[in-house]
Amino acid sequence: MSVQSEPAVRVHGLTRVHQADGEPVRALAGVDATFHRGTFTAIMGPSGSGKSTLLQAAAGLDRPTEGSVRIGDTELSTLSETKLTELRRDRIGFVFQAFNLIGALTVEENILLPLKLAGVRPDREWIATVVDRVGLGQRLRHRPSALSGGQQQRVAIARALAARPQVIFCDEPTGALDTTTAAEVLTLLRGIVDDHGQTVVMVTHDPVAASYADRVLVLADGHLVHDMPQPGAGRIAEHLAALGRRPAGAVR
Ligand SMILES: Nc1ncnc2c1ncn2[C@@H]1O[C@H](COP(=O)(O)OP(=O)(O)OP(=O)(O)O)[C@@H](O)[C@H]1O
Repeated sequence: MSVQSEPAVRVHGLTRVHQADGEPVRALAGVDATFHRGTFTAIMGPSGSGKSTLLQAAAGLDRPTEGSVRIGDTELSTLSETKLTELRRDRIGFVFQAFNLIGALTVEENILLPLKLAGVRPDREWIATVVDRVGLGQRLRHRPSALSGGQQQRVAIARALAARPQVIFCDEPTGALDTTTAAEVLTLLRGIVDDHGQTVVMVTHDPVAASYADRVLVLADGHLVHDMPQPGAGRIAEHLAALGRRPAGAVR
């Protein structure tokens, strides 16, 4: 089996009902999706369509109301909170819109922090590869406040990669960046998929950001309404615009 045909993450029948002021809100209504190893997927859809809820459930940050999530061969619903925390730590990387770096620590300390907290000895060769890849070799002793937004996001990506996770989940990783800097960060994500066989799943509102992915999933009202090979930013924007014009209740 080639690396790309192996599932890194599978969600099946994924349903999540939140309670808001005592009223149920169905954020996800039975989503099925498989994310193969060595692929880059963008998750898109209108505001409130369930993108972040899908990402959080797939990453084991939130437990679904119904349905299953598998990371590799591990079914998350069978895990205790402790085991789930270990799985997130060892097998999953996260990158958020707000870089979430620790201001009092240097770049290097930020990158190594998750390993340190886990009591895991860093693989120095891999860390050197990661630092080189994100282009921050000259900035390791700097504090995050001395870096640009794009550089800070690159530190966050290096931190996410440090434990060599099976999958990296990104929630609007370029949402706080200008166009040029966003392109650098997206090129970096593309590179870690192509050159290191990483798996990246990224929520984004931006059709240009999604055009760096191999595949685009589109959610609407908690349903998966499109699952397509990445068709280019123009076509992605057309699909999103068409969603705004579809009749109420239609899911395709
Ligand atoms: N903790 C929560 N409590 C109650 N309702 C929630 C909660 N989290 C999400 N929701 C609701 O679930 C639905 C899906 O939210 P979600 O944040 O997944 O959408 P999204 O597509 O990521 O939106 P956005 O693009 O605006 O970030 C929305 O109606 C939202 O209000």
